[in-house]
Amino acid sequence: MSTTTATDEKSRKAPAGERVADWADGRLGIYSLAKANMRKIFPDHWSFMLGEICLYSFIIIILTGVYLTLFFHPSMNEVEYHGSYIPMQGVLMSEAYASTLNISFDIRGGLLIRQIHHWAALIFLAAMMVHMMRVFFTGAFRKPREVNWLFGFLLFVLGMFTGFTGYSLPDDLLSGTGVRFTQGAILSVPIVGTYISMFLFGGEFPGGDFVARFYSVHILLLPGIMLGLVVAHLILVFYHKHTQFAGPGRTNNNVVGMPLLPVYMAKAGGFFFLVFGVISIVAAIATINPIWALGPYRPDQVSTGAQPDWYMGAAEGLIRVMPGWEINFAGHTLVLGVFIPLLLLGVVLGAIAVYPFVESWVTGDKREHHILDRPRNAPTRTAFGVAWLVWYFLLLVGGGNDLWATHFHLSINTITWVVRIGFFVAPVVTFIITKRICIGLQRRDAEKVLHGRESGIIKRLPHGEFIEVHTPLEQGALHTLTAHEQYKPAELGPTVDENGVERKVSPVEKVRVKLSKGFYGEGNQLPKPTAEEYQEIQSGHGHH
Ligand code: HEM
Ligand code: HEM
Repeated sequence: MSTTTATDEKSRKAPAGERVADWADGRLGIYSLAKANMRKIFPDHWSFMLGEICLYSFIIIILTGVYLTLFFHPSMNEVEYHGSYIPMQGVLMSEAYASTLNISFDIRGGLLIRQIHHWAALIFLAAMMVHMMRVFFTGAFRKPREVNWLFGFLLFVLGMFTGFTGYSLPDDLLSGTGVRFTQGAILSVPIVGTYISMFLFGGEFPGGDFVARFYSVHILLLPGIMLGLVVAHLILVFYHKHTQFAGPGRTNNNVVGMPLLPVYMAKAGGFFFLVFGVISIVAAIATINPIWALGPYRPDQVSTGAQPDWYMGAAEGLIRVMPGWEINFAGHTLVLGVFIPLLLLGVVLGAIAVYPFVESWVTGDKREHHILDRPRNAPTRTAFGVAWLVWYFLLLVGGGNDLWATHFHLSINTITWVVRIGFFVAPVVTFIITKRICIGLQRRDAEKVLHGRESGIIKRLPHGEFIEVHTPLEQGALHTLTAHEQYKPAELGPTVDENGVERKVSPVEKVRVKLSKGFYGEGNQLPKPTAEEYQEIQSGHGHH
């Protein structure tokens, strides 16, 4: 038996790295935390990168935003400009506008950082939208991820408003026009509109306060809430584990993929720099928001071709294409032409938020789902999504009706009318077409499963008939194409019980059954090939 002395311990000193790790572990308990999580498995699919693009562009926004705060003056005090941009010499403007000109022309790297901040914001919201579409079309919002969908939804809405408050800060003619537009929308709210406007702007518009107020909201309040939500969102992704597409060996109870460390950490690190690089290149070569070309804001002027950033375009479109209705009610003017679009925006956003809950109510599906749907296998959901997207992009066109008119030499009234009619017609038409395409794709899948892939090789049989040789699918592909579940629509059930007593069916239940038929009833999904059909064809009958 040997005894260990303190001197022995010292002579067998662990390497420095291990000692630092031990020190930290003793105080923070990171070893067990890391051990439990660092080998966590993540499945692989290109579309899972979209969430990462959201994350990285958000980080880039924060980094560049901090730099901007060092030089931006959130004040509406009037100053005379004497910076290096000659055409504005001596012009009276707010300090906010003057400092943004300084950031652009006199601060080292200022213009590039401003451009990166703005481009990253545009890309951040676009990435969120596409990420949301990925989650929607694959059914990744189903139980247990409904709350995470809500967190994501909040991030999207807050992102829109953070962007709006951001591009309103420089106090140039364009941003001032946007703020004026928003104030008009606030004023249209019956009873409280005027009060809210007075409260927000500290009196009559524009007043002398709004830049300072928007500034705190923009750099502190909204990004603070968003940061908390992003952390919660990622914790939930971790906790629920990531969903995966169907494939050999993948079940609702396992995750097949690569470990977080080292594989995903390395990939994620690289991808961050790729996103940063691409945004920087775009920011370096494509001018965004050249405030010096627009001039300072003056409430009596409007710049031509005034456009909000793209994510506010649909809201603007709603108001632009709405007829300018105005009624007088009990001595008060109600500006329905603005208020109705505002309500509609709220309803549409609300519908996105609650969609996961509505779908699970309609389908009566309360189980957990970790295997993703292929969009074609959920035709009604897919059709809803596409109809919404078409409607959204149509409104974007409405929001830029003047630009479309000048760029394509069209009449602005024609565009407005096309958007008005399309507003009602386009979603219905796209819904029907998308559903049919999905069913067509299901039919093609079934065809492939039963008869194999068309090989392009044409053979002539001894009796003269020409046939195309089909190559049977390998087992993995067969599994992938047939793994999806097929649901039965909800039934009303007997309306009379065994004793002949009539059961009252509530109108809500009737609606649910109707909707459920819309999701899974006849004509909404194609029965997938059964094992027997496959056996029969493979055993020779009808096999080419
Ligand atoms: C700041 C914005 C956001 C960030 C940083 C973010 C980040 C992420 C990341 C990194 C993932 C895992 C990888 C992936 O599936 O792409 C993820 C998953 C998810 N995100 Fe987001 N996201 C954001 C916004 C949204 C939005 C707007 C929605 C929907 C309204 C949403 C809903 C979800 C859901 C439900 C999952 C789980 C998906 C699954 O397991 O398949 N997220 N998010
Ligand atoms: C989701 C988060 C954010 C979005 C979408 C966003 C978006 C924007 C946009 C579009 C602008 C106008 C840029 C321009 O002049 O063309 C802006 C300005 C600004 N942002 Fe942000 N921002 C975000 C977060 C932040 C944060 C966290 C900070 C600071 C810590 C910040 C600081 C600023 C400052 C100081 C300005 C005014 C300077 C300027 O206009 O160049 N932003 N922001």
